[in-house]
Amino acid sequence: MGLNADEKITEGVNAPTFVPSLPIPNVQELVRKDPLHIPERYVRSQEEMVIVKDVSSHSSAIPVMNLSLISDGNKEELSKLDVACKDWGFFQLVNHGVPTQVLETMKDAAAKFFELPLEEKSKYSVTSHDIQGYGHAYVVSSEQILDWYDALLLVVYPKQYRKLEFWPEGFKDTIEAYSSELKRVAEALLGSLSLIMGMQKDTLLGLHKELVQGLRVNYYPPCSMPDQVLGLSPHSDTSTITLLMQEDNVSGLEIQHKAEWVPVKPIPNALVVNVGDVMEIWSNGKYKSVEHRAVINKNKARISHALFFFPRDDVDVKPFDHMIDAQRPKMYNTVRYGEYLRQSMSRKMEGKAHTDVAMIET
Ligand SMILES: O=C(O)CCC(=O)C(=O)O
Ligand SMILES: [Fe+2]
Repeated sequence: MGLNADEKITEGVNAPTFVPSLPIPNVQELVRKDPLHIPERYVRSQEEMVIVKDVSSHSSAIPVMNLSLISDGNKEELSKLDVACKDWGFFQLVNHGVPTQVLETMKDAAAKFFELPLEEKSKYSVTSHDIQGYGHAYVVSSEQILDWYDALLLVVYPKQYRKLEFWPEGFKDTIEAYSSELKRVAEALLGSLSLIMGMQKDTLLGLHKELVQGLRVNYYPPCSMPDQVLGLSPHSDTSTITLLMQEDNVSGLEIQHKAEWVPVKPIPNALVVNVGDVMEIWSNGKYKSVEHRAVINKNKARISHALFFFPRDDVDVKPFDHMIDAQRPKMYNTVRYGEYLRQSMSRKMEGKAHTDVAMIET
């Protein structure tokens, strides 16, 4: 026997810690042992399971943006970016310059990791005092309805925040290559977002003090009754922006748009980008951190790779003065980012409930 997870040596001594989750069963293992049984703790009410209507027309309306044009300062594309962040909070990004091979290698390595026997994966299990590793997040009470997923959670940048003992053997170089390529994409997007907000190109990046980058690889096992469970509860991301890679042939991500759940149909090699809470606050609500969720398939497992980009703990986040005017009075108080993030993690994922702490009551 090796060390148990709680006794592992921590390399990232200066790494911040995050709010741990209560221990819950491994979902992949539940399904392996008894594919037809769904424990009570996962079953949702009918109201929560609103069926998606008119899938095709809405899904194809989600904006598709071209990073090469955005980065060249193409006026039309920048104005499309503004509309996408305002009206959708989500878009798909093509021409991002990330080699297909880097994306494919990440997908293959993740699939291999989740295929390992539980005993092997458990070498990287989250501990009872932090969030990094293989396990779950946002589970805070024994009453709460659980989501149908297992995940690998890692802080990848800045490097001194890494806890390498949770990076699976044989997966490290792949995670490194993927994370550094997508960091470049995120920085380019932050540059263009600064411009469309009427600021210098480097403003948003600078405001992070340190661009922190968290990776969450979600594994959603199939479920014999997919209309009774959710892969991920509705939530908005606490990030500034999130970049998500989906699989080409398995869908599951749905976003709120005009009071309906709209599926985000995968476009091969595209990245899904969404505005997070920090952008919503900085823009004083002009850009929306939109609620989204993951639904489950009956026969196919699904893996998604989310990279969250967010500020250092000591950054105070508040609406920019120039985004406040008579039409758009100040909507948010100042929040200390580290506190904001941790309060969100100490509750279950529940739509936009965690953003209320920042809202000015009217
Ligand atoms: O699996 C997905 O498509 C969504 C993942 C997500 O929203 C998250 O990890 O925050
Ligand atoms: Fe999310």
